[in-house]
Amino acid sequence: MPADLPYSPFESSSDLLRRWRRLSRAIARLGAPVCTLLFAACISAGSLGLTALFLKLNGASQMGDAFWISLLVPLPMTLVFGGITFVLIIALENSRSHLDQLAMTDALTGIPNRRRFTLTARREIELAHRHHLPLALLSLDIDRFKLINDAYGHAVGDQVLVEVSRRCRRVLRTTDILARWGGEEFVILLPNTPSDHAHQLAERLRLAVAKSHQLLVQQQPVWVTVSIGAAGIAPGEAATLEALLQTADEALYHAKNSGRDQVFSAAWAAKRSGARA
Ligand SMILES: Nc1nc2c(ncn2[C@@H]2O[C@H](COP(=O)(O)OP(=O)(O)OP(=O)(O)O)[C@@H](O)[C@H]2O)c(=O)[nH]1
Repeated sequence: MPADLPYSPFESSSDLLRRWRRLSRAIARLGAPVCTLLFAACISAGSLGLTALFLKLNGASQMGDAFWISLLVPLPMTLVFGGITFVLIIALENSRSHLDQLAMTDALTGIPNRRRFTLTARREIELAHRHHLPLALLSLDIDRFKLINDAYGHAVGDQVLVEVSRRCRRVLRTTDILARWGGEEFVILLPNTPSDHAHQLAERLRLAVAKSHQLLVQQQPVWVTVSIGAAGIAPGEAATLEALLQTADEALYHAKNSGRDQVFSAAWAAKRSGARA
């Protein structure tokens, strides 16, 4: 698994965009009504000061004039500018959550990207440990993807990635987390899933992709298979995401070396060799 190939649309974005997101996050923390009130207070104070200056320079003839002018000038200004600020802050907040969503999603397949997977998986692993639940992680890699790109072109390769993620999603539960790790590699976190169930599920994923060994992409038949490595933690067992990824990766490497188009499960293999001994 290439550890140095993160995929995020924001890793290449400009500093300006990052600053914009930071500013909008700070505003969001305060909330639109508080920001608007603060802004309106500044506008009121400013326009009151200007009105007072105007009155002083022009020498208001009567106290009544001074009272009405100081009330009528700042009030509409505050309302207009306060309203504009409120609308702008709401628009800013919407664009911020849209940007956050983009930063966590793989642009090609629409599934979570590596960053989102890492955040969610760490939390799920901690929860599994705290509640004594099993958990499994699958590392899925398209076989000989380079040949697909070379034979059909990059656009078809991209469509294959989309179709593989779609097929996987159809097999998985809504609580399972499928993400694109990078390139032609996907990772799947299976909360509350013992290792033998994870192995069976991985087999179903493999068959779902290889079903009739044919994917129709842009009206062209493309033969696709995947290899899957599985790793798991037993109830109460402590593990880090890095350790799980490494074990799943080693299992994937084994599946590739054993001929591809197969599942290799670290826990399942250990159990089998234990039973044989
Ligand atoms: N179309 C397309 N290709 C990609 C993308 N990301 C990575 N690739 C290609 O995926 C290929 C991966 O090739 P390899 O790492 O050699 O692996 P492989 O050909 O799948 O071989 P095995 O994994 O050993 O079965 C490379 O040619 C990359 O250019 C992408 O987003 N779209």
